[in-house]
Order: sequence, then structure tokens, then C-alpha cells
Amino acid sequence: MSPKSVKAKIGPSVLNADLSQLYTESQRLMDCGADYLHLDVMDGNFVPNLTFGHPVVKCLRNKITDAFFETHMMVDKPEMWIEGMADARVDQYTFHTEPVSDVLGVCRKVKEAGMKVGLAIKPKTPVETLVKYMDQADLILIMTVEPGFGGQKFMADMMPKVKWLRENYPGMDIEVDGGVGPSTIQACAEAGANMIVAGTAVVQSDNPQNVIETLRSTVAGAIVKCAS
Ligand SMILES: O=C(CO)[C@@H](O)[C@H](O)COP(=O)(O)O
Repeated sequence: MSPKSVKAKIGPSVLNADLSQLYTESQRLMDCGADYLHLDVMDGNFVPNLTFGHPVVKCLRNKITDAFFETHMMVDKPEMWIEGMADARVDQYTFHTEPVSDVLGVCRKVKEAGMKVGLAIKPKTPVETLVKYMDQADLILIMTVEPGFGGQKFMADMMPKVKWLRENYPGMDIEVDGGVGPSTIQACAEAGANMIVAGTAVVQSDNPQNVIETLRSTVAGAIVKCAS
């Protein structure tokens, strides 16, 4: 870990929240100490589920003006939604590399649209496939479940990917997503993840503030330990 350049940040996913109350739920998570919001966009093709797209994200942005928005694009054609998400004032556009033939081209368009670039890979995708894109990425998302649904079991066998990334790209923001909560955060922190997406563990807790704080302090502790 490169403690000077990476920070522990917690980005709750609203996927398993009451989506009829998207604004209230999102604001509640920010009020509970979230560092950013992780918004799961699914197209029913790349994953067997559907959520929402840029019109909904724009409505949310009009109500929550000051939070950092990351959209996790679980879609076959991420190039299609860049303009809409930029117009919705999304901060970080994280897309899966698997279905994309011109990853560098999509990275360029995301940057030109004024957003940060996140590159995501599914559990079966080798981490080394990302090497040729690392110069263009602001964040790497290592999925710790098969994308598509919240509430799945954390895949601890993804931690070597995180560790490899941290060793080879010490200053990179490395995010984990899927089954992350108080019982699995230690493994993520020790491997070197600094950006933590947590859905069910936060949204369905009686004390989301406490869960967010536990996740952040565990990751921050690992960063400090690495520095000493
Ligand atoms: O991208 C996804 C699922 O595809 C995630 O963001 C999950 O929605 C996180 O939820 P939990 O696994 O933490 O419940």
C-alpha cells in the first residue's frame, strides 16, 4: 500500500435498498458517513438483472448535489451511456472490460466527458488482462461476487488479485464489491483494497453509521500498518 496517496473510502451500494425511496435512502447513507455513492447500473444483458440508467441518476443528482457518484456500469455497451452519465454529473464511470473491444477508446471518451475512469473485472477474469490499460485508469474494481445481485457470498479467493494490484500499482485506488461487510473487511484491507463497496451489510443494518465506521477504520488501520 502507498499510504501517502490512497485513502480508505466507503461507498455504499443502494442496490438492496428500497429503490422506491432512492433519494431518501441515498441521502441517509451519506448522512451516515459514506464517502461516496456506488450506483449499480445493469442492462439485463451483461448481467441477468435490470436496475436504472442515467435518467434516474440525473434525478438523484438534482437532489443530492454534493456527493461523489460512481456508476458501476454492468452493461454490454458502456460507450452508449457516457454522455448521459456525464450529463447527470457522475464523477466516476466504472465499466467492465470484458465485453469491450476498444477499452482504451472508451477510457478516452469517459475522460473527455469529464469523468474519472474505473475498470471492473468479473471473478473469472484474470487481473493481468488490465495491465495494458492501467495508465488510463483512476480505479480498478475487483468483483468479489458474480455481478448482478446484492446479498451474495464474498469470494475470498479474489484477494490475490487485490494483493497483486497493490504490489504492482501502489498508488492506485483499488475497489472491492460484493459480500463485503464487517466479517469480510479484514481480508480486503490486508490485501490492499482502499475503496470499499458494501450493499447489504450497510443498507440492512440497524446501525449503518457503525458499519461504515468499522469498514473505514479497518481499511485505514491496514494503510497505517503498511506505512510503519
Ligand atoms: O455490483 C454489485 C452486484 O452486482 C454490488 O454492488 C452489490 O450490489 C453489493 O451488494 P452486497 O453484495 O454488498 O450486498
